[in-house]
Amino acid sequence: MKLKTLFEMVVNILKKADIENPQLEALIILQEILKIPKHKIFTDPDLEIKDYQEAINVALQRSKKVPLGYLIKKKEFFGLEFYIEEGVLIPRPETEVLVEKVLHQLENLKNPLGLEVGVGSGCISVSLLYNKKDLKMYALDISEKALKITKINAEKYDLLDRLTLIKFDVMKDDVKDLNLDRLDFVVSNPPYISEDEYESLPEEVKKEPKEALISGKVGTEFYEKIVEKFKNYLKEYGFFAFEIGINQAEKVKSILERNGFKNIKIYKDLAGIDRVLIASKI
Ligand SMILES: C[S@@+](CC[C@H](N)C(=O)[O-])C[C@H]1O[C@@H](n2cnc3c(N)ncnc32)[C@H](O)[C@@H]1O
Repeated sequence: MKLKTLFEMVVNILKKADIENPQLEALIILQEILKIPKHKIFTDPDLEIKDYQEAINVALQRSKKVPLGYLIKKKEFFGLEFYIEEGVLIPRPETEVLVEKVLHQLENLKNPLGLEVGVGSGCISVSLLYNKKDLKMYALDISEKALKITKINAEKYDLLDRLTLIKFDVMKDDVKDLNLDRLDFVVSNPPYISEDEYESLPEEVKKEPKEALISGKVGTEFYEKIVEKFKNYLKEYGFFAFEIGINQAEKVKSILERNGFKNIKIYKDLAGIDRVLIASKI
C-alpha cells in the first residue's frame, strides 16, 4: 500500500471516531509505528509500505478512545520524552506549570532535598532532577507499576543516583517508617477528582487508572493528608507545591492556613485556571 493511501485510511478511521486532531494523530501514529519521519508522508507519498497492518490496528484502538500515549508508549513533558504504559497517568501539559514554579523556588538553594507524593510516570521528579543538578528527591507511590515506570524514565536520563523510590500509601502508611531527612519541599499532583465528578469525565480519561484520579467524596482529601503527614518534616523555609483542580484553590489554601502556612501563592495554567499552589510558613 502507498504511504499516502495508508495515511488517508488512518485519518478516516480517526475522523469517524471523532478524534479531535485526526491528521496530527495519524502523522504521529505512522511516524511511531512505521519508524519513518513525519515529513515522508508529504515528500514521499508513493513509498510502498508492506507492513501496514499494525498502523491500522493502532488507529482502530485509538478509535475506541485508548489514549494515544498508551498506544505509542511515550509522551513529551517539559522537553523530555517519557516512557508510558497503561496503568500510569499520562503526563499533562498543565503539570508543567508546577515543575516550572518549583524550579523557580529552588533557584537559589544549594543541594536541596525534595519529596514527591504520587510520582506516576515520574514526569515531575525526573524533570526537576534533570533541570536542578544538585537536587535529590524521594518519590512515593502506592502503585508498583508507577514506581517501575518512573525507574525506567529516571534511568533513561541517568538520574537514578539522586532519586529514592519508595512504595508508600500516603493515606495509611506511617511517615516515621520512611526515616526522612528534613525536606526543602514536598511536591504533589495528587488524585483530586471527587467521586461524583469522575462519572462525567470523558471516556478517554476513564481509560487511565482510577486510583490516579479519584481522591474521595470531596476531592481535597489527599491535600489534607499530605499536609498533615509531611508538615513537620519541612525545613523552616520549606514549602508545599501542589497541582490543584478547578475551583479547589480556596479549599486547599484554607487547609494550608489551618496548618500554619501563611505565605501562599496561586498560579494559573495556560487556560487561565488556578492550577498550582505554593505554600510556606515564612
Ligand atoms: C494524578 S496522578 C499524578 C502522577 C504524576 N505525578 C503526574 O503528575 O503525572 C496521582 C498519583 O498518585 C498515586 N496515588 C494514588 N493514591 C495514592 C496513595 N494512597 N498513596 C500514594 N500514592 C497514591 C497514583 O498511583 C498516581 O500515580
